[in-house]
Amino acid sequence: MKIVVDENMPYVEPLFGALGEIIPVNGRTLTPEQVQDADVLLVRSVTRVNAALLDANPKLKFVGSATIGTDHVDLAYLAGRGIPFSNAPGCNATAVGEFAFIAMLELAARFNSPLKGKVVGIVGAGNTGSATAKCLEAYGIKVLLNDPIKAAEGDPRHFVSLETLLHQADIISLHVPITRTGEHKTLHLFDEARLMSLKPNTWLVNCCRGDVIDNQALIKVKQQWDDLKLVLDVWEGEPNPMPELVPFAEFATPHIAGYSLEGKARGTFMLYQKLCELLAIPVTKRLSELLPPFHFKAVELEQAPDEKALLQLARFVYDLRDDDAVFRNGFARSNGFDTMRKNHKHRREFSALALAYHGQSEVDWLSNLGFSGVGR
Ligand SMILES: NC(=O)C1=CN([C@@H]2O[C@H](COP(=O)(O)OP(=O)(O)OC[C@H]3O[C@@H](n4cnc5c(N)ncnc54)[C@H](O)[C@@H]3O)[C@@H](O)[C@H]2O)C=CC1
Ligand SMILES: O=C(O)C(=O)[C@H](O)COP(=O)(O)O
Repeated sequence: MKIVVDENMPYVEPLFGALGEIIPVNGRTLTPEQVQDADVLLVRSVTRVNAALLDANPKLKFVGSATIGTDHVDLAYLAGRGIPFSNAPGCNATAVGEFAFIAMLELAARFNSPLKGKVVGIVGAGNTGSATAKCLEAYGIKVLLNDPIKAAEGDPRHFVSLETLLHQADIISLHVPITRTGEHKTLHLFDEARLMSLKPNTWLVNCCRGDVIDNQALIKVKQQWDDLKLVLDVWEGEPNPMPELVPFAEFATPHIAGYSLEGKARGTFMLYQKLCELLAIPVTKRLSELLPPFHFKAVELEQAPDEKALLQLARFVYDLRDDDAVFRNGFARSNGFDTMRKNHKHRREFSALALAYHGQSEVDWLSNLGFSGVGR
């Protein structure tokens, strides 16, 4: 069995090695010739999976994408040909949630304007939006959710309209898929008019898809309103973000919000499980076997952390400033965006860091935030 795999997908060898011959490829430049005799194709978000890529392959048995988003895959085409497809819903939701939360803590520290006491509006209350809300609520932050689709489906959580959210939230975090048609389309959901309607001093975090914000309009608005603070992980026109936009972002990263080691491992593992199911063979590997130990065994807390100490703890796990510095240095280089993604040193999730403390009940919220081993 030939398994053609994006070379940026970790843990392929230990999971799929016994199932067939693994052929690593560059996902961005993958050609129909490279995939024409594949039995299995495993991709990430940068590969357009469609008729142009696959028409020449008569034997494909499975396509997997180790991602949450499926906007790069022509699902109707695969269904029409009867080729089973699976993505990895939720695989990197914790990574995205922690990324957005850490970005807010970083902004708070940079502008000496505490996160505690602010109201955060989350647009899109699925896996990544909910993971962001979980972190914020663990820390005692009021969260407003906007998701008209979930609301209509009868999700029991309390939802507000987008207008209410824009009016009441101090921070807005975007967590919607990119959709280009329909009543709830998200393409340029944040267009010039909506950006202009943001409250003074709003912080806007985008780690879903670049074109949910009209990036040209964002430049225009930022030229007028310096008090709007931006965290941008995703960009219109990836892998070539608009160079004028980058200096306007407080934190700028190359679409790596979901790049935790755990998230990547979960993504590959979910595809392994799916292929085993399709081939009717037992799942013999375990996700926990894949992850290396974290370089800090435990951190001992003298007292329950205040916001500054919480940021220090978060930086033990992931220092967003590092990725931001690398991005500013490298995004404009030829192939810079993809090179940064390929070479990204995948961070860990909060759960990798154990915290030790005498007074358990005072720090229960740190367990809710995701840290492990809190208390002793
Ligand atoms: N930067 C990164 O590294 C990553 C980016 N993503 C992106 O984030 C997106 C969201 O991921 P998940 O939360 O896991 O997806 P999800 O499917 O679990 O949740 C998306 C939510 O958005 C809601 N929604 C759709 N249109 C909406 C609208 N117009 N207004 C408000 N809500 C709307 C849906 O009802 C759904 O509940 C993915 O589709 C992907 O594009 C996902 C993972 C990593
Ligand atoms: O899961 C998604 O959706 C994402 O946006 C991924 O985190 C993007 O990562 P790659 O698949 O492009 O490595």
